[in-house]
Amino acid sequence: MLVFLIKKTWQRFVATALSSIIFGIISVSLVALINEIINANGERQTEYFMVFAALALAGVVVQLISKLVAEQLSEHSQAELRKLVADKTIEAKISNIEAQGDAKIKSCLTEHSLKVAGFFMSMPGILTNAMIVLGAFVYMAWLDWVIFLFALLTLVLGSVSYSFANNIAFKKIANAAAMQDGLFHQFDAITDGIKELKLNRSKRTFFKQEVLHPAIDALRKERIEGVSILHMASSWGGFLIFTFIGGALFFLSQQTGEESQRIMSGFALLFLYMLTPLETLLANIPRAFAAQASANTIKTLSDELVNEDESRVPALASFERIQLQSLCHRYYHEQSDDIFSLQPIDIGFKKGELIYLVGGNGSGKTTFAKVLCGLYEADEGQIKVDNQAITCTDLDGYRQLFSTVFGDYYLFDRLLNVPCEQLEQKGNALIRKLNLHHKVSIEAGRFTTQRLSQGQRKRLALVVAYLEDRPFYLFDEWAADQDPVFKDVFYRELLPELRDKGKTVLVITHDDKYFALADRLLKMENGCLTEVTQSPVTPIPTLA
Ligand SMILES: Nc1ncnc2c1ncn2[C@@H]1O[C@H](COP(=O)(O)OP(=O)(O)OP(=O)(O)O)[C@@H](O)[C@H]1O
Repeated sequence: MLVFLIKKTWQRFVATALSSIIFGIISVSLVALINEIINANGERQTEYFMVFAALALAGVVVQLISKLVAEQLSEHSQAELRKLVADKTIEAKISNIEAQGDAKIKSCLTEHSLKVAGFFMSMPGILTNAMIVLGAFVYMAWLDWVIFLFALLTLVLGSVSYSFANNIAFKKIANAAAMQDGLFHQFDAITDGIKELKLNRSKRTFFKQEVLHPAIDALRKERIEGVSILHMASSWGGFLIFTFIGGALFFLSQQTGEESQRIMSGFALLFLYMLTPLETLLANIPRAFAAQASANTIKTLSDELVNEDESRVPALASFERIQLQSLCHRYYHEQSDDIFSLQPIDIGFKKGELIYLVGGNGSGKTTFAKVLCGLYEADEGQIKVDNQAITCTDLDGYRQLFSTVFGDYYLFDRLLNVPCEQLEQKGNALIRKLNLHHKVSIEAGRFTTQRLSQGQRKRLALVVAYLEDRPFYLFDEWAADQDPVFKDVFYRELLPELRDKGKTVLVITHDDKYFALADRLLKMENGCLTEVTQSPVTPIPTLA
């Protein structure tokens, strides 16, 4: 995932890395220069001062550049990650998205991408300080190779203990990242379930104390444990540094002469200057690990979201007959280890038919509708449009035949059609026809409000579906939220109008009063679809 991001933002990445490294080199050169100035004589000192001034100025400029570019790098990488997750989700199979769950997807879009971006933000600090420490080591080797070897030994010891601690800490941090996805699910429950929580005090208390708080606390505990291990390792590193400094100073104090004085002051300066960069480096390690855990989570999600093979097939625009042959679809319920299955379905739909589909709750009506319109891929059997079999690569093109309003429809705040004045006029005329004009209209492609009642929102969803002007309309219990007068308008006027325009309309309904208005009546029972030949209601009641 980090490689993907680096590829996407490589110019900024290189600029950040280079400017941070150059700033590190300048910083450590300044320290070496200070030591040389202290120990140099008159003329040479002036020369050094000039170099010092030039380096200091360059340092300020380069540091500013590295910070500015790092900020851009961080924002760009976060934007790239969000686009990646969002696009992958939109392009994935719907069953695949449902299996992942929206909490995990939201968590990747927000917190995980923020953590990865945070790492890029801290990159200048990490690289600059790494360069300072590296430069300090080089200067150390130049001043006294024995102390340099001693420093190297300390570094190896520190690294070994650090990697041991990291292994334990990383598992905890990765575990915390997974727990966070579950927590997002509970955050959704706070807003989505607020009515239920407000109306029932004991439920509210139980939710807070037994569900939400334990989930928050479990995540806190895991994160604290993981990060504490890293901080302990960091303190151990600090201890090693001080041991090294003490040992080096003791070793130097045993030596005499003018040269040893220069070396001693050089080391004193180095140690002082190195401490903060070393500490910053160590402190940044937990953040880097959290970023890596988040990057892994995003990678796992994007790998699991299988892209639909759309292959940019042309959209189907019309049909004479859609034939389903031995079509099957199954849901496996992991928790209860049972399967819901649509029995092999053989049925055909002609252009310009009005079909009602009835059946009990959970009998499989919605599932059938989703397989019919290509949202779910059939596990067995096939769909034929005018005798042409639809393969999985044709599915996206096939779906373009349908316009739907399912029970869990989503109403976007705008039309999402290519902006066009005629379309807006047509939409506003439909809004008037559906008696919504006193509440809402379409302006510049957007609905003026979405603050509508359930029934009104559903009417607006119907407007959106009408504007798509597709050959096959599918309504899943659309009329359930409508008042009796509008129900009548829907069944007696709107549906027959659609049929008369040559549209095929499949209506999932429980409104038996209107069954006789359908051309065909289908019944779903336990996943088994049958055609009801005899019309159950006669005669057709007339509109009052
Ligand atoms: N996304 C899903 N994942 C797994 N199982 C599901 C899913 N959606 C529905 N089911 C299962 O499939 C069965 C049929 O559900 P479906 O929604 O098709 O019924 P329905 O006839 O439309 O019911 P209703 O009249 O209540 O809307 C149910 O037993 C349900 O548990």
